Parts: sequence; C-alpha cells; structure tokens
Amino acid sequence: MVDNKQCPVSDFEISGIELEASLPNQYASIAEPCSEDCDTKFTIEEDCSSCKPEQYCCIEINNICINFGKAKIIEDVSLKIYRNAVTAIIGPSGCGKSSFLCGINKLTDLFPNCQVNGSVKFEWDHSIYTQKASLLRRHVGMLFQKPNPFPFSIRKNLEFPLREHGISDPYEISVKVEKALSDVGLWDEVKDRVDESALSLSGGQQQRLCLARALILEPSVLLMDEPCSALDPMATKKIEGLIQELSKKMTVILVTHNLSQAKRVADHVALFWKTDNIGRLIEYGSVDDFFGQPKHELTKTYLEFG
Ligand SMILES: Nc1ncnc2c1ncn2[C@@H]1O[C@H](COP(=O)(O)OP(=O)(O)OP(=O)(O)O)[C@@H](O)[C@H]1O
Repeated sequence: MVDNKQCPVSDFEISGIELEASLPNQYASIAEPCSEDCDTKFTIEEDCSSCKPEQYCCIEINNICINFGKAKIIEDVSLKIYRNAVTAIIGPSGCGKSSFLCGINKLTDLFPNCQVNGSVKFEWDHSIYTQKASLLRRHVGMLFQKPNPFPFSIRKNLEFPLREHGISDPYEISVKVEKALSDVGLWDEVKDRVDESALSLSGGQQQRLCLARALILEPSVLLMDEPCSALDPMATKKIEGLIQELSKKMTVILVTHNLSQAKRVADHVALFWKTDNIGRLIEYGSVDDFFGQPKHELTKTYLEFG
C-alpha cells in the first residue's frame, strides 16, 4: 500500500507497485512533483492543495496507434490531458482527430477492422483496455458533430442513459432530467413540451439536448467532436459558453476545425498532421504558447489559415 504521494500531475504509474483501481480524485502513484516549487506530499485520498487543478493529469495517453485494416491512421501519439481543462485537438481533415477521440472511449471497438495499440490511462484506473466499455462510458460522455437525438420524446432521450445504468426511480429521474436540461440552458425553452419528439427541436436545441444526454450521468470527461460544425453562430456561442462552464468541473477534449474557437475556449491545444500518410501529433502546448509562440513549422503554417 502506498502512503505518501507527490503531486499528481505527471505520471501515475510506478512500476513494481500494485495499484488498485480507484475513483476519480484519488490517485495511484506519482513520479514527479507538479512544479519545481511544489514538493507537497499527500495521502491517496487527498489532492495536493498547492497545485492548480488544471495541472493534474486526468488522462495519460502513451504511444497510441490506430489502424483500420492495413491502413495506419495514427501512430505513436502520446500526450497528457489535464483535469478540468479544455484540450482542443486541431489539424487538417483526415489526420485522425476523430479516430483519436474514439480511441479514448473505446468507440473504436465498434469497428471490427479497427486495431488500437498503446495505452490510455485515466486517473481512476490503470488502462481503458481493461475496463468494460459500459463502465468507461459512465465516466466519459461524448458529443458528436451532428446532433443525434433518438427518435423519442425529449424526456425519453434523457431517461434512456439513466435506465441503462440502473436508475429507475421516477422522482430521481425527473430531478436529473430537469437538472440536465437546466445545465445546458434548455429547461426554460422545453419545460412545457418534454413529451414532444426531440426531432421537433431546432438543430441548436437538438445539440444541447444531446449534450444534456451526455451529461446526465455526470461524467468526469466529455469528448466533443466538432460539436458546433452544424450550428449557426448564436447556437455556437451557447455551446462554447457551456464548454467553458463545464470545464470548471470536468475534463473536456474538443476536436475542432475552428482555430478561433480553439483560441477562445481551450486551455491546451494539440495539432495533428498527416505525414507519410499517417496522422501524428506535431505540437502540444498551452493555448498561449501554441498560438503565441508556435515551435513547429507546420504549426506556424497552419495558424496562418486561422
Ligand atoms: N471506419 C473506418 N474504416 C476505415 N477507415 C476509416 C474509418 N474511419 C476513419 N477512417 C479513415 O481514417 C482516417 C482519419 O479519419 P478521421 O475521421 O479520424 O480524421 P479527422 O481528422 O477527424 O477528419 P475530419 O477533420 O475530416 O473529420 C481517414 O483516412 C478515414 O478515411
């Protein structure tokens, strides 16, 4: 059993120590302090109060490679995703951004010809590849490019994930439904029509309903794949506001083609690029460094299009 830990930013794997799967906010093992100034020790139940939450590593991705059949889609991507921060994934079409996102929550399992190698570790467990997909998705919500409400009522769209995860008490369900709709600013717009078809909502409302559906199980991580690409500027502004609000309490990974959006909402930015026909991570850094002092020539070139 491990008694003392240092700050949880860099690495929560210590070889030779058997770690039990733990809940979010409990840490396994730590190799480095969070900053040069911080050498705080803490027990497994505690966070380091000297560190800023955004310095905690929530997901550690090491050498992930994704193939569809014989085609290599992304190769050797390693990066740390920080907790309660927005990480934007940008890059030209076809460089593997969506595939990368799907690799994080095992949606890649749904494609029989897809093979994923490498490791993806969440702060609450060793590796997603040892977790059941249903358990993983309890903690990791996802929002897609096009709104995809089920062809049911607004209420049933939100009840569905709750019932799937064993929540059947009508009072608890109605409280959660109202809260999820309120969290995405939709409650006042739809409270008199929750039993109408979700398909009767506008595109922007449908996307917010899908966001409410992704949030209703209170995930720790939210994956968003170009969530505003089908929306008008006003609906986009609402979603961007929600992303910033949500990132105070959850970790957000946002795939976007919109460089201005990445600059507006992200704390960290990663540029993917296809070289030798394979998607790779080119540059990753804080939003200020990425846009203010890009290091890689491809980043400089790409930012000229922004
Ligand atoms: N199910 C699949 N089967 C085979 N190849 C696929 C599959 N899904 C994606 N690909 C291929 O993987 C590559 C990367 O696609 P992906 O959608 O991940 O890129 P992207 O960067 O998100 O693109 P975009 O910005 O256009 O959405 C593409 O060449 C695509 O054809």
